[in-house]
Amino acid sequence: MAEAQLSGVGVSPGRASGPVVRVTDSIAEPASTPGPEDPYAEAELIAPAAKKVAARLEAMADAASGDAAAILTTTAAMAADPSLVSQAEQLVTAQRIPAARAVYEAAGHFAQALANAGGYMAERVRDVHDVRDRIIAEVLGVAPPGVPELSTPSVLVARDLAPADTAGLDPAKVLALVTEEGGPTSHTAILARSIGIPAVVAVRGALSFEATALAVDGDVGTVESVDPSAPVVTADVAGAAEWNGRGETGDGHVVKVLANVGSPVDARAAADAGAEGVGLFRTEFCYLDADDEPSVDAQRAAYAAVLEPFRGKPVIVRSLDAGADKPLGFLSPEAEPNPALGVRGVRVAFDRVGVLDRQLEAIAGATADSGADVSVMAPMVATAEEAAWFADRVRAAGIARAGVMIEVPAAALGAREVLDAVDFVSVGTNDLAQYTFAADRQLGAVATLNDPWQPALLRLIGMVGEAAKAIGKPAGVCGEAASDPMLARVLAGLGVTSVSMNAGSVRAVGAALASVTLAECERAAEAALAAPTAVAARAAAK
Ligand SMILES: C=C(OP(=O)(O)O)C(=O)O
Ligand SMILES: [Mg+2]
Repeated sequence: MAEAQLSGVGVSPGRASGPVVRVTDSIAEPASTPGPEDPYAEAELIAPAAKKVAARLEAMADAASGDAAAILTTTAAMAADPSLVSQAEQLVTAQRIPAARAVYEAAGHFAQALANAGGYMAERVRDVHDVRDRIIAEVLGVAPPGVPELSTPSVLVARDLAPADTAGLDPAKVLALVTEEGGPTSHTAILARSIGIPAVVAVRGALSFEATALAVDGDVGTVESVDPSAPVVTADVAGAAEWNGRGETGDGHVVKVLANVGSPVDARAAADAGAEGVGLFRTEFCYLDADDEPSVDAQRAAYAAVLEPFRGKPVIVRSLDAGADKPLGFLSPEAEPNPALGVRGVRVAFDRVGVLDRQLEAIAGATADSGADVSVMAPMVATAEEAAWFADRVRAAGIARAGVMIEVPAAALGAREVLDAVDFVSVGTNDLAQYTFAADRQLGAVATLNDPWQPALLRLIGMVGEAAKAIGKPAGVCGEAASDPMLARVLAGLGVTSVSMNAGSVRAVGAALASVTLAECERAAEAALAAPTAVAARAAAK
């Protein structure tokens, strides 16, 4: 029986329910006061906590494979390291500080020593911090930070998740995602859709909502408390829409139906769903955890693994889109007050040309290895000069076609000049919405402004569609707007020549386009453009 309800923005469809697991943000630095009454008893808390953490990490290592298993084995060994425990114990008794603080300080000494050693050792500092936080959480009796190991299928509730956390989620264990922050185009939302679990973001009060089991409706955006003894409900997989696999309207106007991918698993799912190619390969998703720039050979192999299912088919590879919501360890900019407006996307490459050139070399190699028909595009381009600069580098690398994303309003307004400089463009509606509405795509409080049905956003896309038609070059849409079947028809009516989306939406979008004529798409587009609000645009298009 439902007892109470919260609402937010549904960003990944489906309904599921089950027990709740809350994701702890981070462990705050423990205070050094008040000192323990009995320092010897306090010191005895540390060894059993470290032992439990080591055992848990070992069990996780046993269940994992490949790199993940190796990393977990190393971290388990750190947790089991007797010198960390004895140093912390001595700090408690000598300085009369709480056990949690002593673990924090002892781990700090270890981390410093590793950092001083440099190279591979320095890369382990992050692992020491992870072990430290896990032991402190155990000592304090609170949940460890990050996504916990799930023993049964559960609904995850978090403030927000880092892209790397979401990428590592096991869809067999995570029934649904609920976050307090995030909007329809945040990476939590995109990744939830790509693994096919219901998600609701921008749910105020989700973390403090008292419920041991939740029902999540990713279609309408509600979260309600349910009877914890009720059976777990897994999201129903939407019935596969009937689609003949050709991206075109019912009267034969071609609108290619492509997929967004970030890994070999995504690429396989996209090919299985019948995608005609890839409209956006987010290469940065391969390196969310990397501290160092991967070698050309390593990049070549990683990209070829993603391209492999698309031999002979079109694939648009995007150069690294680092910064703001997708920080990459090896491309961190100086601290910036407004990272979304700072050095991100192609702007990183202006100062780090070598990184771009090495990536292009790897992409050219992966193209040869895979036989895919590869084009390359840049993210976050604002002007025609930037587009021309990028196209020159792509062509110098021997890659057939160069394009840019239109995700900054200036690039949409200058679409004609941008198109003059490149072979194609692709509209990134997620960022284009964020920059048009001055509404952070990661922030729950402004999520409704990032609704892709906002008429102002549609008008900008219409300008790009018209410029592309006039010059006779392709203009795709690869933002999340493309995954809404009704909106995909509007995009076709606005002159867009391809739509690219998560694998789960490919058939529904293909079928939606096939069931209408181009003239009907154009009428829907006109109606949506003339609407005063996003809600009215949706209704008018229908
Ligand atoms: C497709 C886009 O790129 P990303 O979501 O990776 O920023 C976009 O901004 O719409
Ligand atoms: Mg973008």
